Amino acid sequence: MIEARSLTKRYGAKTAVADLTFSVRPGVVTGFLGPNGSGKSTTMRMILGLDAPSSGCVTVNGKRYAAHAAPLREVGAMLEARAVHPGRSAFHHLLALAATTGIPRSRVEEVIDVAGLRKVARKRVGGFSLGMGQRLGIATALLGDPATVILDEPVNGLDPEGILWIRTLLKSLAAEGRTVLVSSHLMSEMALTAEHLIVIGRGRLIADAPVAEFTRSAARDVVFVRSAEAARLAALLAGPGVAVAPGERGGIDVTGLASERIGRIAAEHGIAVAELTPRQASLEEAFMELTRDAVEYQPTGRYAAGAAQEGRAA
Ligand SMILES: Nc1ncnc2c1ncn2[C@@H]1O[C@H](COP(=O)(O)OP(=O)(O)OP(=O)(O)O)[C@@H](O)[C@H]1O
Repeated sequence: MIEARSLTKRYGAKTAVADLTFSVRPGVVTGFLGPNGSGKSTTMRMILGLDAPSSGCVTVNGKRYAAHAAPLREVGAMLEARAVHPGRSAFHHLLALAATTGIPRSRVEEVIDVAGLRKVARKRVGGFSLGMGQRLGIATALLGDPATVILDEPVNGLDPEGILWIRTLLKSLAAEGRTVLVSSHLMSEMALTAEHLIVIGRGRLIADAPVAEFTRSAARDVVFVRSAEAARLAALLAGPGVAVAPGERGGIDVTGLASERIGRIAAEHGIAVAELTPRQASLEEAFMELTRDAVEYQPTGRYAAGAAQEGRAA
């Protein structure tokens, strides 16, 4: 269990993490999401005692990270995958770490197999691909057989097979009763991997909820409607809390009305409907919706998201 209480980190005038309170429970994969610069890495660094909070505190299984007698056995983490001596082999990197922390050589062999590194274990790490580096980072995190696993962007640079491997691995680690906290920019991946989400924006907590609840509450579902009389139907549907926007293939996207109600209104006015499709918001859409005001690096101008569409509509 990871518990953050009013966790705050300031760098001079910049507040990177602001009054964060959350718990990461064992037994489920918890996704840690937020736009660039929202404070995810800073939070993870504070959990691991690499940065001191300006105020507030964070504990792992009831103690600060540094207060654990054998932290590597308690918490396994991967923050920067490439923090390894390039001239060393993966095997020797892991062996050296194991030797200094009282972990048996047999465990080194085990994590090499778990991470799928057997074929390259004796090769110099300097020649590793990004994906191999990630696998070594994860092997290192698991070396102490820790009850808590913290991974910053573990799927970065992995191919589809590697991504599937991570997904399966994280779920099995959680199923074994471990606490698993994983940050990612890939919302679609988090939707498949995580059961619970903690979302931050500009260092503040935006959501702390199960994935399904987050998606339901954040973005309103849209109904796509196609009809030769779309404009007339749009006018009939208009009302408080209802938004109608142009959709694909001449159709309209309706938010704020159930498909049954739209169908009934169309029928009452003799409007033939060619297509009526409820679309559930994806995690990605929910995330964009929730963090819209919390994006640190906002592009503007012709290449900004939505600019092309606006240009077309004008
Ligand atoms: N050592 C530091 N000194 C000053 N500012 C910092 C420092 N470390 C982080 N920051 C700032 O704190 C904010 C949060 O940064 P952080 O790296 O934690 O975000 P992040 O969510 O991990 O971002 P990303 O997704 O881009 O990795 C950013 O605005 C960053 O510029």
